[in-house]
Amino acid sequence: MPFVKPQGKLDHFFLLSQDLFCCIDFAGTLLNANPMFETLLGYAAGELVGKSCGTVVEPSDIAVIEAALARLQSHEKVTPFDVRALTKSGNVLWLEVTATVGDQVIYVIARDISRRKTIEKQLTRNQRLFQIVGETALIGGWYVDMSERLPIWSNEVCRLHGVPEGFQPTIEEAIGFYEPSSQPRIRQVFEACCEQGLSFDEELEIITRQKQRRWVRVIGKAMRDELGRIIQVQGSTQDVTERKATERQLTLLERSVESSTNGVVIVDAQQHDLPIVYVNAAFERITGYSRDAALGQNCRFLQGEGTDPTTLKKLRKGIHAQQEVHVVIRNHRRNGMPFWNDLYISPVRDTAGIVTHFVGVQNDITTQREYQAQLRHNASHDALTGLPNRLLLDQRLAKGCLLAKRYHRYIAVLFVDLDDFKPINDTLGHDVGDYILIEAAKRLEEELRPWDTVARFGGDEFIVLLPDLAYEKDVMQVVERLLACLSAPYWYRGSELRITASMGIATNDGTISDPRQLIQQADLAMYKAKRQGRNTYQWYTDELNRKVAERVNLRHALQYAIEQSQFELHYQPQIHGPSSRVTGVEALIRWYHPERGNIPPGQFISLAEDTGQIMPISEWVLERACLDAVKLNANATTPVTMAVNISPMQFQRPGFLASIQQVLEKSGLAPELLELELTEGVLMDSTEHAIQTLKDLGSLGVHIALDDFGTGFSSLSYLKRLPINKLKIDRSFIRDVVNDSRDAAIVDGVVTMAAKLGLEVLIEGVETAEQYAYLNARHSTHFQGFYFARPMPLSAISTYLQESQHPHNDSEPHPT
Ligand SMILES: Nc1nc2c(ncn2[C@@H]2O[C@@H]3COP(=O)(O)O[C@H]4[C@@H](O)[C@H](n5cnc6c(=O)[nH]c(N)nc65)O[C@@H]4COP(=O)(O)O[C@H]3[C@H]2O)c(=O)[nH]1
Repeated sequence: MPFVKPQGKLDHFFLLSQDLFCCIDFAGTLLNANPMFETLLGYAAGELVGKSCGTVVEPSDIAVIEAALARLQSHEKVTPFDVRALTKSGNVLWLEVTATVGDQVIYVIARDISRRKTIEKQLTRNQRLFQIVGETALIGGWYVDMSERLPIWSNEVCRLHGVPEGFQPTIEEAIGFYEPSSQPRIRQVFEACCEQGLSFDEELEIITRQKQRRWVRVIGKAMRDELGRIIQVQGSTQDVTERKATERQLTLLERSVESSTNGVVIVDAQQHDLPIVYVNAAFERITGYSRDAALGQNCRFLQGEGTDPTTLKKLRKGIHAQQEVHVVIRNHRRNGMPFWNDLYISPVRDTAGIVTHFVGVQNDITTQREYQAQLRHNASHDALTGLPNRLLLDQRLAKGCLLAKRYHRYIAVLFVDLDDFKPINDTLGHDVGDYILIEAAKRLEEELRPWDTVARFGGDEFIVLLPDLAYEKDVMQVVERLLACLSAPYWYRGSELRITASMGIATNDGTISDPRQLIQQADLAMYKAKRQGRNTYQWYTDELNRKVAERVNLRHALQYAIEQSQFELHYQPQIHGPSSRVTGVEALIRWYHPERGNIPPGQFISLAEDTGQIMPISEWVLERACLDAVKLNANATTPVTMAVNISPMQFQRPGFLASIQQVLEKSGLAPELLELELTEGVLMDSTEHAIQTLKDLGSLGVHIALDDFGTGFSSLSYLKRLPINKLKIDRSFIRDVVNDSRDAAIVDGVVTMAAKLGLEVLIEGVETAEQYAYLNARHSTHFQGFYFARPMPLSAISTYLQESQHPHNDSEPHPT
């Protein structure tokens, strides 16, 4: 292709143009290029002529050139295109190329657009960055030109409102997205911005097109022109829903912690000495320290004397190991008062797992502890005297035995029982009784050494443990001291009271297998002391033990006897002196043991009383006696009363009256023929209730006799009030009545007194003709005794009665 030289003015244009001109043939060979072309691409004048245009094209864009050439060859139109040119030194330039086919050549005009391309690239990058910021920070931009008052929303803002990109709302529509209660506010701040140029920064709730609620932070500010006129309001809208939720959550957490009844304290784990960085209100309330006083301090300011070092060690170990730790520690309030702090400490880790804080949750459990201690104390101590109770006594006893054994000492157990406490309690009232018990407890404690124990064992019974005696006999001086201190006068509201005690002593060297046996032994010894006149002491002996063992055996045998009906009733006649007639019989129980033979009631009745076995026995006696009385009266010409011994327990049972009524009905015995024998003790013990029962029995027609009269200590004024029919003078006054003027005087006195009170009298234990003659000559009473007859079985008494009512010879009662 011949080189066509540019002509005329066009030549100048070709030579001076800042654009690049060149001519190429259809094969792409450069035919001509203007100076700018060669200068820009770094070639010398004419250096490119004859070379392929590919020489100046960036290799990856050659395909673009080839495609354009192909189109031009086919005489197709080629729209301007961008291509990367390569300078001689290897730099890349962006060129915008326009190519047209001329006379067998292709005219190419190229313009350096490298700068534009760089700006475009920058813009794209900025846009992308803007998009990334928007997407990641959920923040979008908007503006409103004052001339148009139409909001322009970025894609992110559109997305936030749930509308498609490019959505174009009016201002009212934009405001309408806000939650109704927020609309006035956004309108107000937006208008203030438009009119007065006041910036705003609000967090409000919007409702998206999909009816979703979102919290947005909307910031706006006014843009002014060079004359200061507001031309645009622009700003950003950011989705802060998540942060709001987190904030709400945090506020909730903070309020919860703040209003917790447990004290909460947070310390900084990364600072030296773990200073407190937070305490809640409960902490202030529990400790008495204000927040300001606590912040910055180490928690040890709550400690003080008496803080247990083991607990502290555990606490420090937990913190050092950055582990959870739970302790109950004695802390001190600001006013110095100690309190029990139930403290849980946990490490708080950051996302990397590093312990940044420790949180302590504390609870004041002082009241709870005190209550527990009180409960523990109550469980092991007697409420009235504050002394250890049986439970604690057992523990101390077992421990005392162990120590005695280990150190070759003796342990002594003293069973202390106040004498005649019950009458004082009953007559003077429980307040007095309580006072005496408390005072007695105090006196006992004061007399003993710290390692001795005084325990309340029951009503008026105390146990003293002396676990450290060198010799057994050492107990004596303690016992004597205790007896003396207990018998000293008691002053209650200005009145002097006197009471003594009986004591049983048991000692051991600690080798006893069951320490509680020592209490039983001391108990036995105490009973012996009581029997021996009170205000004294007795040692436990093996003899006593034998008796106890016997009692246990007897108890078992008695149970068997009840089940096997081994009992029988014997009857002893009662004679009316003046008429010599048998007017009644007394039912007396007999127990024939298959191996041991006859066991007298004196041996088992009191045991049965103690064990409660008296009840089935008494019921059987009453029923049998009434049935037999009916039989005896069937053949009798004059009525024969049936005297039945009633035990204290039987009498005091609530259903006693009903049981009498029932047995009378069942047996058909006339009530007047039944005489119940009660002892003084029974009546003394139960006061008003007893009198009422006696009255009720009297209303039934049943007779009451006071048995063993003279052996108890009943006051005569008391006797006056008792609705009874008969006194039975105890046989102890009869034995020597003939020779002992004092006994005779007592019998005289009782008979006279009874007559004045309108009571009948029966003299028991008449054994000899002499006694009878003596008594019968002086007193018109009833008599009973071996002189007339011993107790005998039913058949024998029946015969006896018949014979006595139809005597063969004279009217004198016949002795057996
Ligand atoms: N030395 C002597 N003793 C005489 C003479 N006359 C009668 N005795 C005895 O004196 C006791 C009279 O009974 P008590 O004082 O009620 O004393 C009774 C009574 O308190 C009680 N007892 C007997 N049977 C029963 C019963 O069925 N129920 C209850 N609760 N106690 C009973 O046992 C006690 C003793 O009964 P026993 O051994 O049967 O003894 C009877 C009787 O055998 C006498 O001239 N000289």
